[in-house]
Amino acid sequence: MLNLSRESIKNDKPWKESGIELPGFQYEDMVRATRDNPAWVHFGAGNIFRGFIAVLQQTLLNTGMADTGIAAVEAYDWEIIDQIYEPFDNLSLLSTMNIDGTLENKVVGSISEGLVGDPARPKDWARLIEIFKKPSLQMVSFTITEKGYSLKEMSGKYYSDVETDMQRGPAQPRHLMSKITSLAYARFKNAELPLAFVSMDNCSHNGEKLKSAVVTIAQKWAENSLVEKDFLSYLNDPAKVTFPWTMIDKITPRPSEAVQNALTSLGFTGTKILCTKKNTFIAPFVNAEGPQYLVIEDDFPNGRMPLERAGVFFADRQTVDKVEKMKVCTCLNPLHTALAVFGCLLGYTLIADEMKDKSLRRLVEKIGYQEGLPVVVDPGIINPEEFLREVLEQRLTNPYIPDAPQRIATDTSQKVGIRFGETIKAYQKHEDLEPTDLTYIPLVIAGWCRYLLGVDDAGKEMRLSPDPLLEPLRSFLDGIKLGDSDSVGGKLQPILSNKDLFGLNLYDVGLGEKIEGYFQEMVSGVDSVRLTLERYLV
Ligand SMILES: NC(=O)c1ccc[n+]([C@@H]2O[C@H](COP(=O)([O-])OP(=O)(O)OC[C@H]3O[C@@H](n4cnc5c(N)ncnc54)[C@H](O)[C@@H]3O)[C@@H](O)[C@H]2O)c1
Ligand SMILES: O=P(O)(O)OC[C@@H](O)[C@@H](O)[C@H](O)[C@H](O)CO
Repeated sequence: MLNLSRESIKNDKPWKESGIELPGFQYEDMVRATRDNPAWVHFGAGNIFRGFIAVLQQTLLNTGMADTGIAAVEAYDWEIIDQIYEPFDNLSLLSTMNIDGTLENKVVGSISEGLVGDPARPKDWARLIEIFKKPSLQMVSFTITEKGYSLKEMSGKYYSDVETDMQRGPAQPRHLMSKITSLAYARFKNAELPLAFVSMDNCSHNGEKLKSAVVTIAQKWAENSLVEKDFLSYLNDPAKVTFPWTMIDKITPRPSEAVQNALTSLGFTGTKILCTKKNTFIAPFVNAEGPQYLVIEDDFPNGRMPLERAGVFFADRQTVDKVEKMKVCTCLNPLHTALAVFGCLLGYTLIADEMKDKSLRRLVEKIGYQEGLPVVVDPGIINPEEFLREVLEQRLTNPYIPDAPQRIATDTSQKVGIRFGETIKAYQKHEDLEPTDLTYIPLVIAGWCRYLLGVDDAGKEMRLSPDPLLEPLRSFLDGIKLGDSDSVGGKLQPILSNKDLFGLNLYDVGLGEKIEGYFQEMVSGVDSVRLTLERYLV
């Protein structure tokens, strides 16, 4: 029986017999070394962290280039620690899904501890403060989803937790960004030790977003005399605190039943897939594709681990920006969002199946090659056209990647600005191009509005993926009826003109009416989404 535990991995024979790679270092030594001299803390203990980021440090540990692991922190969804970390001694199993259908399995053992990041768990919180006071700490990284950095509601008002935190100061923070600010304050009070805060989420200028949230909270605390003004200077001093930008890429779907079955047949136990109350789909194993890219701005005031030896690119900020724009705004994520909304509407549950659908395949090829590539700046370290080709021909089409449009449709409201707004802005600035030249990006935006109706193309009610703005957005569409294009009226206006959503008012660039037109076509009746796609993708 192969169960994930410290004891079980001491006996490598059954694991080897099942073809499962084990960590190539002494797990207990790593835990001990990290306890005394932690160098890396990660917030957001979900799938991409366990399937990609933690494996990078494992590569360094395996080859003796590091002797400490990563302290994983979950500040939002405590069930992840209680049900997936703690019972399995913080170990997980990564199953890499190759395009030929084979699985490569390895136990990931580079996570030294799993902590709940909240003062309501006093022991874990005290340990976190201890870690943040350590001179050895070099990097705090994040995969907390785009919404994890937001301090405000759609109305522009601070969330009530954030308001409370701003009034109360660093002692009992509730929102994750206040917790980070509070921990940074503990480090500031301990000789202003240097540190890098590294967002690895899919948002444009992710470092800037993280810094802005932390500094906003610190500023309020300083204004309310809850911290010294020097704390702000510390956060703004690049010799002491940095917020490097990054680009991260590896399709890491929710745990799949097919992989669960394959692992069970190898004798691996504990493969239960959990959907937490906060909607995280997680299991003791992680399934992911093989291709992976991580580019990090090389700005670490307290030094860093040699992650380039594990395949990470280090570059200057401009290069990260270009490579990130290339992936998030053009060559991967916009295609994913297009497949997500239309996949849900057309009843698909697998991205690879959508790539067999002529219209959808053509749609993403058009968005990538025709509308995106002309405004992409070549970052120099990864060629955009080759990257796009790999995405379209080898990654999205990999039938063994159990990635669902429903997963990718999660939080679309948080992503449309980055995934489409940036290209629209680039068309606005371009000498020879106009936003009104675009067809396929507006079609996807119309498709997203159609998706928000919660009725699929067959006219059946459709369960929508979680999104923090689902209710306010849907309320704008009240009264729109499938089969009645006239019911649309001006109802899309508050959505399409919202600069917070798209980064610009779509009417100001001549796209609002165009999107309304596509939307009307898509609500004209049953099957009208399919017919609209076919009309524009002949
Ligand atoms: N999964 C992928 O393919 C992939 C690839 C590249 C980048 N990413 C980035 O990583 C993020 C997480 O992906 P994942 O696969 O780990 O997802 P996941 O569902 O497995 O985990 C989500 C993590 O985010 C945390 N989180 C969610 N909402 C939060 C909030 N409001 N405040 C604080 N924390 C919150 C959860 O607690 C959990 O730790 C993505 O949103 C994306 O930005 C993911
Ligand atoms: O993770 P999100 O929510 O930002 O976006 C969903 C997917 O597009 C994303 O997770 C991709 O799988 C990933 O960006 C590939 O690197």
